[in-house]
Amino acid sequence: ATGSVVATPAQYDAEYLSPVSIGTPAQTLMLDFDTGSSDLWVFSSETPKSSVQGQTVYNPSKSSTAKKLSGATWKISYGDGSSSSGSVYTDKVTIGGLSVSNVAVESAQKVSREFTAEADLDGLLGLAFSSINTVQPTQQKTFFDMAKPSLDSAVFTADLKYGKAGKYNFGYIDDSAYNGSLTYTAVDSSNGWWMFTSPGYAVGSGTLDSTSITGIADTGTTLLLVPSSVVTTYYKQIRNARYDSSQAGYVFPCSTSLPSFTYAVGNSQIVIPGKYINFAPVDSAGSSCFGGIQSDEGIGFSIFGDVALKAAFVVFDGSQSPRLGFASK
Ligand SMILES: CN(C)c1ccc(C(=O)NN)cc1
Repeated sequence: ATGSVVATPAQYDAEYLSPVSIGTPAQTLMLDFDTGSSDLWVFSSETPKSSVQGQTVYNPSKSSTAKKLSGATWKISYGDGSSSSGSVYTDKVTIGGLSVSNVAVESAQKVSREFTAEADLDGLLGLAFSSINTVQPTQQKTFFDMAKPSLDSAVFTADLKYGKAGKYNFGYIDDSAYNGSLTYTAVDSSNGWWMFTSPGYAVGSGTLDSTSITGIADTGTTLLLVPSSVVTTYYKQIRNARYDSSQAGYVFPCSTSLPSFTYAVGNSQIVIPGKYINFAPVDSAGSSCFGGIQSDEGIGFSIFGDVALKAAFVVFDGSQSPRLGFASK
């Protein structure tokens, strides 16, 4: 089996949302596919009304295939401080024509204000390793792990794009979606993430600096978060860039033309065009813009978020020895 689903960017490519059908008859929600976490959770009929501001909710009592997972609970918090928690059902989940039964669908009984504020986001679909799923007392498998036995190939691919819809495919690699060849690199999944080491980087047309960057491929994080030494080197190339403590990040005039940022993957390189690194205006005046490359200070590893991933076609190979494949596009 295979599946293919569109990934539509929300405000300033802050996140990418994909339609997911849950239950019988189908209840279709827009979920943020997140390779940085492993819980499939949704706004639901159990979410306090005051916390639901525009989201579509899953109602298990209206699904003939929903079953309460008795005694199961979940609770998750994300890098940006947001969080959610609740109860658990199992139900049929269909993504882009790929149907899987008895998937753990985590029903939100609490969501933090950051989620309430995202009217277009109805939940998250975790695509990291099931070892970090938060359901207790019985940890649950991700949609991908549940789908794996049925898939033609134990892979999914992320093809996110700048300011327009991209795609997630399950079970196959669309060789027409990228240029040249895929370069595969080793994954350390011991912490539950798709963690890899980039052997170097370059700013603009500069030479490759062999400072390695170890981080996670995380479609659920918007920006590229790297060591402060790399951040400093990048913004040093931009005359009017400055660290804005009120924004807790580097900003620059929105009219600035930005240098590209290249990250190495094995012996090949992915070039992030400069325009991808102008993330969004920090004020309604639109005079100063927030950089798409910021520091990973204090996290302990880097995060290759959407700013980095949307410059590539990425294969998440979930075979016996997981690996990541990157190609330019
Ligand atoms: C508040 N929202 C929409 C979030 C979505 C995803 C994440 C995240 O760190 N994923 N790896 C955080 C927050």
